[in-house]
Parts: sequence; structure tokens; C-alpha cells
Amino acid sequence: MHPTRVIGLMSGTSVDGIDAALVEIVGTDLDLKVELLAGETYPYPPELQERILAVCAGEAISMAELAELDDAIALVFAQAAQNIQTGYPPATLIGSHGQTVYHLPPHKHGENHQSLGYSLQLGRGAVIANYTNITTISNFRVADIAAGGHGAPLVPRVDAYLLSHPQEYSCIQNIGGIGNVTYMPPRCDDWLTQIRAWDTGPGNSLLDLAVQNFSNGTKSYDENGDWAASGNPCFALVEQWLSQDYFHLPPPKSTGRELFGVNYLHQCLQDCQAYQLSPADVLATITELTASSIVNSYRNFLQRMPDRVLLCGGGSRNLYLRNRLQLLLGSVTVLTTDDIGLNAAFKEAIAFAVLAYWRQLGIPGNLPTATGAIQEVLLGEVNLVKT
Ligand SMILES: Nc1ncnc2c1ncn2[C@@H]1O[C@H](COP(=O)(O)OP(=O)(O)OP(=O)(O)O)[C@@H](O)[C@H]1O
Ligand SMILES: CC(=O)N[C@H]1[C@@H]2OC[C@@H](O2)[C@@H](O)[C@@H]1O[C@H](C)C(=O)O
Repeated sequence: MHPTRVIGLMSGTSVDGIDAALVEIVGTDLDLKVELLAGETYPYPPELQERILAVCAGEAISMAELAELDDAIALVFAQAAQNIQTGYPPATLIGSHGQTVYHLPPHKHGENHQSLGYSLQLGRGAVIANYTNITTISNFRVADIAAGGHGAPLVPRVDAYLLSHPQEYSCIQNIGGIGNVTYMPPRCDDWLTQIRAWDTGPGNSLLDLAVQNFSNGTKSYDENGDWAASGNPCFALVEQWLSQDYFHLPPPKSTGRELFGVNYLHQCLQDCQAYQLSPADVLATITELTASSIVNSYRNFLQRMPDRVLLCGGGSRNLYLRNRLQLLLGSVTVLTTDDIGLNAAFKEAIAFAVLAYWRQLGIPGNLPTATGAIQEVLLGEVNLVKT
């Protein structure tokens, strides 16, 4: 069987840039295999990044500004696709997640009425398809949301086929702007239905904002966690923050910068004043919130603790965070997906390439146990090009 060459494009809640992955895919489920030919992060032009962050923080924009922003994002996504395949024969398909600027989970009104969620990813797929002349799948979240789901997380089905283990219970922990986990029992007959997944809460979002605040914008993140490692966490504050509702909601659940964004950080900084914490102590305390919220959610919502945790996303490079996670997890083995052959930095971009490939083959991409949707659905809208 010939492999299909697909480009996956993703920009997540960190809004740092576009992760582009050029992959070759063969197989469909248990025989699925993905080879990463090239992976690159293309930083957003600073002015565009600023506009996106403002919209994510709830700043009002006009419809005309929204239209302009949508296509400015589409253009940099299309350029990322062109760049990543330089030197290779053209890909036959693009899976473009786009840029999330708003995410509202499904919610209850009173006792009996449930409203659908709403999730907006900018960067029109039709514009990317037209620019690259490659069929582009986009808008992956809306079909799951229409089926009553959160529209997130969508990566778990890909995790299941690429990362599950024949004997061990695994957690795949992504630490991007927001953290999310996929919990998988060993592969067996009804293994797919036993998978659980949810957004664990803040990944790096609060940490990045705090670093930018303390460095007056000269640093964008805490490289390797060095700054936090020079301070001490205030455990009383971590306990106080962990009492927040989101951490106690049972899955399926999803969140975003709407909750764990600028306002949340301001509240944290205010709380820190009572303890007269240094910037390093604040960073250590926020890092501890990320680590504890992840591990507590395993203890609260899983039937059993995993044998191994595989980290991915930018936060997997934060050594201080990784050490805190290992300490809280005790004897559980903590590795990164790199350690078992799947690139940790580009896993999400790779996943959207696989989701696009499944869409073309008519294979559902969501896992109802992960998103809460009433059924499996085909994910993504197809933007065809003339052949
Ligand atoms: N060497 C490093 N040390 C510490 N943190 C790092 C390092 N490299 C990246 N990061 C963190 O990872 C973040 C980017 O991670 P990633 O690209 O996985 O996020 P994302 O895809 O935008 O988010 P999400 O998964 O929520 O959609 C950066 O903002 C930074 O906080
Ligand atoms: C709405 C949205 O963009 N959600 C992202 C975000 O970033 C991490 C977490 O929150 C996750 O649930 C989701 O992305 C991954 C790629 C997913 O859908 O699996």
C-alpha cells in the first residue's frame, strides 16, 4: 500500500506559532503508521499574535476586523504548509486545525435544558486550499459539538492507535497552553470504549503570562523551568487554587484561555501578595498548580493510576515541571512520547494530519467517551480544489 502524504497544521492555546508536520500515513486503525518527514514551528508575526491574544482575552472586534483576522491567519497557515513541504513532492491533503479564539463547552440552563457548546477556530480552510492547491480539511470541532460533545479533546483517538500499549495502562499528557490527558487501558476487545480523556486545566498558559509579566515582556516562557526552579512553591496557595470548580468537575470536560487566561493570572498574583512571594516563588507555585491539577485529576477520575505517563507538548521540555510531576506520581514511569518514537513537539500537528486522512476515508475521528458526544462522527469540513 502506498503511503498518503499529508500536512498537519496546528496552533494551540499558547498562540506561539503554527506547528506544521509533513507526514506519511499508512493503515487505518490498529495497523495505522505515521512517519514524520518534516516538522517546524513558524512563529506568528508579532502584530498578528497580539491581535489573536487580544481576541482570546475577550476584546471586542467588529465583523470586518474578524474577517480580516480570519484570512490573515489562513494566509500564514497556508504559507506554513507551503514551507514544510519544500523539497518534497506535494502533499495530497492538509488537515488544518486553525487557531482557537473562543471555546465554550456545552452547558446546562436550569434543570432540563442543555445548550450546545461553541468553538471558533480561525483560518478558513477554503483559503488554505486555494493558496496551496491542496484539498484541506478544517473546522474539526463543530460536528462533535453538534452531536452534544465538547469538540475537545480530539486527539485521543489518534493517541489510541499510535500510543496504546499491549499490557500497560497509559496516560498521554499534553502540556500546551492548556493541559489534556488521554487515559488508555491495555489494548483488548473493548479497549476503545474504556478510553477516557479531558482537559486537565492550565498547562503553560498561566506560567507564560506570569513570565511575560515579571520580565516586562523580555521573556515569553520559563525555559526548562529554570526560573521556577530557583523559587519555592507555596503549597497553601496551591491547595486554595485547587478548590476551584473546574478541577472538581467530572469528565468529559474542556476548557481554554477563557478560564485559565489573563484574569485568572491576575487573581493568582493578587493571592500571592498575601504570602509576599518573590517572582520565582510565584512561578514555582503556578507550576505546582499545573502539576498537581494533572495528578489530582488522575487520582479523582480514573479507575486506577496508569503504569506510565507519556508527556508531549511544549511543557514536556520544562524540566522543573517534569520533576514535580514525577515526584507527585511516585512509582509511575514518566517519559515523553519522543522516548517511544512519536515526536512530542509535533504530536498535535501529526494528529490533525491523521484526522484529515480519516475524514477522507470516511472514518470517524472523535471518541464519544472523550468529548461527551452522543455518537461517533466524521470530523472536519472538506475544502476541495480543482484537479
Ligand atoms: N524549553 C522549554 N522549556 C519550558 N517550556 C517550554 C519549552 N519549550 C516550550 N515550552 C512551553 O510550551 C509552550 C508551547 O507549547 P505547545 O506548542 O505544545 O502549546 P500549544 O500547542 O499552543 O497549546 P495547546 O496544546 O493547549 O493547544 C510555550 O508557550 C512554553 O510555555
Ligand atoms: C478548543 C481547543 O482548541 N482546545 C484545545 C486546547 O489545547 C489543549 C486542549 O485545549 C485540547 O482539548 C484542545 O486541543 C487538542 C489538540 C485536542 O483537541 O485534542
